[in-house]
Amino acid sequence: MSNSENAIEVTNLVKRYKDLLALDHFSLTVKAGEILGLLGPNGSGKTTTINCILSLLTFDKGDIKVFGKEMKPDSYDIKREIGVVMQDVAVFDELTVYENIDYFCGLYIKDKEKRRKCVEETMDFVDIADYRKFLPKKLSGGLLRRLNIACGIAHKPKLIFFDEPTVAVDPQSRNRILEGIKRLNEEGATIVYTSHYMEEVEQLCDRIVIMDKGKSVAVGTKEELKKMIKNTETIKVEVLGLTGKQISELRRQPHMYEEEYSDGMLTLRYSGGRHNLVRLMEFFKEHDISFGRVVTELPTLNDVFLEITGKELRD
Ligand SMILES: Nc1ncnc2c1ncn2[C@@H]1O[C@H](COP(=O)(O)OP(=O)(O)OP(=O)(O)O)[C@@H](O)[C@H]1O
Repeated sequence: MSNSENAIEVTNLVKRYKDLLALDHFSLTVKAGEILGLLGPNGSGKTTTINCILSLLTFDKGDIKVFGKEMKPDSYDIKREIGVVMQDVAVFDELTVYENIDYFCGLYIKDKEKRRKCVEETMDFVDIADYRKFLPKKLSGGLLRRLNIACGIAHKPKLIFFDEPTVAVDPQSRNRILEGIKRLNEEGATIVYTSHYMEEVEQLCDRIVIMDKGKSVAVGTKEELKKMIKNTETIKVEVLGLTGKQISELRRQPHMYEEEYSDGMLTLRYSGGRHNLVRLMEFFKEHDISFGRVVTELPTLNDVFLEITGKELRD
């Protein structure tokens, strides 16, 4: 059953590259109007998922619907409504900024006047109009990214895929890209955003799908994902020379379920409890232990990933 509220419905997708199982019964729903984040470590299957949805790759099993219709390689009516911005910049070196955007826009919009308007609006949107006559090789890295984005969105698609658009981008350009994506969404586009940077996904996305080894391991808003795990707080303290006895005493503190101590850094993970830090400070005082920097952290998406898969997102 298809639901018209959904921009994308992927069901039980299986994709093999020879012996490698890249997608293992992967399912995904993207609601119309949302920013959906696909978060997973390198090699978890994010790009493969996108390429299957776009019908650029064949797959072994499963079902893909876009805007309620089955997606096929010749679904040109659907493809016209889709924009794609990939990680690698893909523009023509011999065409100027304007000509590049015009070329990609021209794949979808034949009417010259309409196209001219789209290209102008897009150049304004990514703030590249001052460079319209420049060839790509004359652009800085940040501008080149903006050109790459412009080429993917100039035909005003309803559904836009951003596949790791901020890899190797300086922080200022990264923020501009994220702001631009938010604006596109506010103007009505549904966005699928893939990344292995959890901070970006937290900042940008309405809902998040966490992938690992071709599977969807958790789905929800960031608040929902964080409620799925037992961790509610992590405290890190720089402290030298703790004895084994002190550590086993610490282990008996209420709400604490895991401790690590290495290289002078004590990491304590708690589930519940409102005065964990105060209790810890009291312990240090009682035992006359001096300590350095203290940091307390609320759960992050990395903690969600860690608890579900047993490894760090950044592996
Ligand atoms: N054309 C291919 N031939 C063989 N194996 C492939 C091919 N493309 C991807 N893979 C493998 O499939 C798995 C999933 O790759 P994919 O690129 O989809 O992951 P990803 O999550 O997008 O990773 P990244 O963050 O590095 O882009 C990886 O193990 C990868 O090595």
